[in-house]
Parts: sequence; structure tokens; C-alpha cells
Amino acid sequence: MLKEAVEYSLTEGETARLVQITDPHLFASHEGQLLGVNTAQSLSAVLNTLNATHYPAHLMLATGDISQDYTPESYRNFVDAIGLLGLPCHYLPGNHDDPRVMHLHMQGPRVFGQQRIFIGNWQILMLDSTVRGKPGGHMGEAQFALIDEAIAAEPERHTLLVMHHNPILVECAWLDQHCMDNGAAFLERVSQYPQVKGVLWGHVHQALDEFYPRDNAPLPLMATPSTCIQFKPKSPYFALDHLQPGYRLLELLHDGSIHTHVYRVPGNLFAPDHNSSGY
Ligand SMILES: Nc1ncnc2c1ncn2[C@@H]1O[C@@H]2COP(=O)(O)O[C@H]2[C@H]1O
Ligand SMILES: [Fe+2]
Repeated sequence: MLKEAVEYSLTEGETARLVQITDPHLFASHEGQLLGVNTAQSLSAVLNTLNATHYPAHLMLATGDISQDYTPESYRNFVDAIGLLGLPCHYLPGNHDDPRVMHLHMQGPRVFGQQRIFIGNWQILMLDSTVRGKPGGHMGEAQFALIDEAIAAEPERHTLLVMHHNPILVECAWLDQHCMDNGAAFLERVSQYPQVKGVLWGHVHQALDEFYPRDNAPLPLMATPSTCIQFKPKSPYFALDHLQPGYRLLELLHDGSIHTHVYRVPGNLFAPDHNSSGY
């Protein structure tokens, strides 16, 4: 059974404006570091960078790996940090999250774990690609059923599918072993729906903008940098990138097209330990 959607009404023809924040890997302590980067500070830097632009977003999507230590405090720290923007936040779990602790502690007047968002003439589905106890992902039948039902219920809406794991390989062998293991089948299946206009994820700590080939309308596939450490693209072994933490803006147009761009914190403040071999 489909759960009720959280609905945002726009003026006729208005573009929906979203911010995506992903993989903050927060700790209970504000001093917590992931491979030499203070993740609370790097998230703050991302939020401050965005805030300084005065971009009039309608809502934020937080696409998992909110926590690095599974603590209630790490989730509360996230909710406190995003308060700066004053935006509603819709989240989904990553492989580093404990869904039970997350749902209990990601609490705020406009913080939502529900699966469906209606905004203007779009439907956004927040999917769960996690597999308990594993870094890699899988799109389960319950998620496919949700997609099928949601589209059947709202056939006139353009649909954006959002999840944590990558359904395509990013050509980092060490990281691709933790991809969505049925990503090809997932894309094959969802691309049959003309309503599906984009697929968006986190997890890979790097920006990626590609298209899944589809007869009349190639399907945008988008991955977004983490708000902390960045993985080096196309590296066969574990390696970090020098690029700074970032976020993505997405504009969902009334006609079903998506305008999107990745932005990063200016300067070179966040320097991870490049000698590290993983975490
Ligand atoms: N050196 C490594 N080799 C393989 N996997 C790793 C390594 N270091 C970390 N990982 C896992 O790969 C995951 C990719 O991004 P995550 O932040 O989900 O969490 C990471 C870890 O669970
Ligand atoms: Fe992840």
C-alpha cells in the first residue's frame, strides 16, 4: 500500500528547485574525522556555501550515509546543522546508516523519512537501496512495487527516482564492488516508464552526469559529491581526490526536463589524508 505523499504546491508552470546533500558521515562528536577531514566542519562549509548563494530552493534531499558511527547524536547533529537553511529535508538511508536509529533521531518539524514527495507536476520517490550489514546495495522487489504503484497512481506526473547506491558502475573497481548489484536490471526496468525523468544517488563521493540510452528521451543519471571526502574517479584501488566537498542543485521543469549542476566549497580548506587505504 502506498503511503501518503508530502506535497508542495507550486504556481502554475513553476520549476521545482531542489538541493541534494549526500554522505556527510557525521559522528556524535563535532571533532569526528573521516580520513583527516572533520565531517561536521565540511558539512557546515557546504551549507554555508549554499546559504551564501541565496538560492531559493523548495526542499532538500539527503541521500544517505548521514552517520559514520550510527549514534543518535550524529543524526541530531545533522538536523541541527541543516537548520541553517530553513528548508524541509527528505532523507533516505545509506549503507552506513542504522535505519532504526536514523528514523528515531532525524526529527524536526520539516524532516521527513516518507517515500513520496509531490512537487508541482513531479513525483519524487525516495527509495531504499541498502542491504543490512553490507556496504553494497540492491533494489528489492518491495522497492520495485513501490515504483510501479506510485507511477500507476500518478501517471501524469514526471518522476525522479532517488536512492543511495549507484545503479551504474563508476569504473573504480574497489568501489564498484559496493554498487547496486542489480543496477542494470533496475535501469532496464524503470526506463520503460516514460514518466521516469531522472535517477539520482550518492555513495560514490564524486560527481557524475550521464544518460541511460532510451529511444526518444535519454534518461539523466546523476551522482553527487559527498559533503566530506571525495573518491578519485576511475581509480582501480582506493584513492582520495583533492576536490572539495560539494552539493547538487536540481531544477525540475514543468516539461519534465532537469537542469542540474554540482557546486563545491571554494578554496582548499579540506585536505584528507591521501595515504589512507580505506575506512
Ligand atoms: N579500501 C577499501 N576497499 C574497499 N572498500 C572500502 C575501502 N575503504 C572503504 N570501503 C567501503 O567502501 C564504501 C564506499 O563508500 P561508503 O562511504 O559507503 O563506505 C565505504 C566503505 O564501506
Ligand atoms: Fe555509502
